[in-house]
Amino acid sequence: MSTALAVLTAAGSGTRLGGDGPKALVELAGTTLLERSARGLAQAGVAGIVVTAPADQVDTFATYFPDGRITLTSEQGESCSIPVLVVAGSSASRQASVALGLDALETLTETHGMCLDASTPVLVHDAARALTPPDAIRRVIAAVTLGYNAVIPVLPVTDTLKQVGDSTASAHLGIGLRPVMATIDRSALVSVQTPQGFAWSTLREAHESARTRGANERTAATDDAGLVEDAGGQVMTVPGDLLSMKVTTRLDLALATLLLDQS
Ligand SMILES: C[C@](O)(CO)[C@H](O)COP(=O)(O)O
Repeated sequence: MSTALAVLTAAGSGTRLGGDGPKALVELAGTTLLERSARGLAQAGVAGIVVTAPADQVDTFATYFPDGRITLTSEQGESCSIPVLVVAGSSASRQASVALGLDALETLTETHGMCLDASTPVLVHDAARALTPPDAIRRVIAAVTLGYNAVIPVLPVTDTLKQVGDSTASAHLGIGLRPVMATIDRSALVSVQTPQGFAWSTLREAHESARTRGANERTAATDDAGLVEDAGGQVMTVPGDLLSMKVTTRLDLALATLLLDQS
């Protein structure tokens, strides 16, 4: 059995967070989302990480990992470190970024003499989910290690969900109004988080299959599990965690800061 590895997607912009720099470099209580999420993976036992950065920020992102490593120091003062390779992601789609990250994972493992075989658990994680507890990450790794080839953390949906039709503009209100077409039964629905975990061969083949089908940025899947589904594979779910929230808006950032203050 081999240890888990991870691709950390960090190529997104921080526009919705109100900044003009990359989202992963936004700070949460003085520490970037990038460092927090990479540290969480290392704490969960991941043995090596590839970070996909915005193409013009690779050198900057690499400065957060001196000597190409992230170091954890225990309360007793003992430290250990794992390798981190920062590569350019794609601005076209998340799917394209992850594909570049998977190529780089082969480089990382070759460079450091690490195992990357068909059953190696490989996680794909969003840097924006910076507060993900190590236990939530370990649950995904454990399920993949047990032999489930594609595993995603999920939470129940709590809002009522409606399907809506096309928008009609209202000159009076200055907004578009959309008619409700149906109310969706939410009992069988879940919202999906990361890290998503896969046996290496399952993830590699799912991306290859998408490439062969010619999936492009318009049709790109919004998560990697979707590619496994498209390729006919079975995806399993494990319980996610409210703390694995995606920090996307300023409200998310404020909430995450509050949560950190309380922990
Ligand atoms: C993968 C994901 O986090 C699952 O909810 C989500 O789809 C990522 O979306 P993003 O727009 O790439 O942040």
